[in-house]
Amino acid sequence: MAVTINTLREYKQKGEAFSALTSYDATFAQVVSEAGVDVILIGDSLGMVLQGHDSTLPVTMDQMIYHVSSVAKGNRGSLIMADMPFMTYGTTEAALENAAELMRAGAHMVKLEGTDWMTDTISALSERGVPVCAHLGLTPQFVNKFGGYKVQGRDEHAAEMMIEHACELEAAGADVLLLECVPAPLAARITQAVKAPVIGIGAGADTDGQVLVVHDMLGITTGRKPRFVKDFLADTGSVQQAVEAYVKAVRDRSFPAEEHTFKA
Ligand SMILES: Nc1nc(=O)c2c([nH]1)NC[C@@H]1CN(c3ccc(C(=O)N[C@@H](CCC(=O)O)C(=O)O)cc3)CN21
Ligand SMILES: CC(C)C(=O)C(=O)O
Ligand SMILES: [Mg+2]
Repeated sequence: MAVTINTLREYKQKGEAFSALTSYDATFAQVVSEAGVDVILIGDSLGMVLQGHDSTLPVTMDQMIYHVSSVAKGNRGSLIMADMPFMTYGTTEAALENAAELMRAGAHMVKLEGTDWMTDTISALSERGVPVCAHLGLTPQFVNKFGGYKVQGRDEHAAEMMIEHACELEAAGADVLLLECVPAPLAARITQAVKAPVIGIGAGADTDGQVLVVHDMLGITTGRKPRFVKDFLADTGSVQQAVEAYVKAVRDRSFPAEEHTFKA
């Protein structure tokens, strides 16, 4: 049975953790979906992982469309989520046009980075049939505003703001939330505060789902390895087995462990 947003809602209701991984091509999409990963993310991380840039900002719509259509061909029933690249949703009009292109290429949902400024855009997408994931916390498209890839929501004011923004984005129509690099207690509070399924990366074990960049969980991170990364290939013999081990570890909540988590 193909995974839909209803499947993710059921997981949240039952308290069962679900898994997500990035894929950028048909072969990885097939391996990942056949291993039982619920959500495949075509992340704009491809700008760093595939293209070698030091940020996600140079990624274009044409490149995303190419990778989404490749992933769609390899997919065997996972939910396909596609990142909207930097400044392709700066206005609602642009967001509608660009989201439509990603959906035509095979995405089932789009992901946007931001806070309360994008509530109207999310409502417009949602009302027109485009499911949206709102990405909060360390939003890599804001790296130049953050001055680096830094944990977000560390002080009480920033934490309160993030909870407020999460609730506003859900009210605007976001079907899924994604929290990146936030202290685990804050991620737990947000996960409880919203009905929408919450996916975490570097957000502790209490979110409804987990996501990683597939290269990272296969141990081929170049440069500095973020704290939230675990190499699942190290203890297994193949890419297939590594992905299966990840699915199982997320399901039984043995991943992420303390060592992968930001406390405060
Ligand atoms: N390979 C890869 N994996 C990713 O998870 C990823 C990408 N690329 N590219 C796009 C963004 C960038 N991401 C990053 C990059 C670095 C850190 C990092 O170095 N974090 C520090 C936290 C520093 C602090 O304490 O504030 C860490 O120790 O993990 C986190 C997320 C996540 N995304
Ligand atoms: C790291 C995940 C959440 C992402 O947005 C990406 O791969 O681009
Ligand atoms: Mg991204």
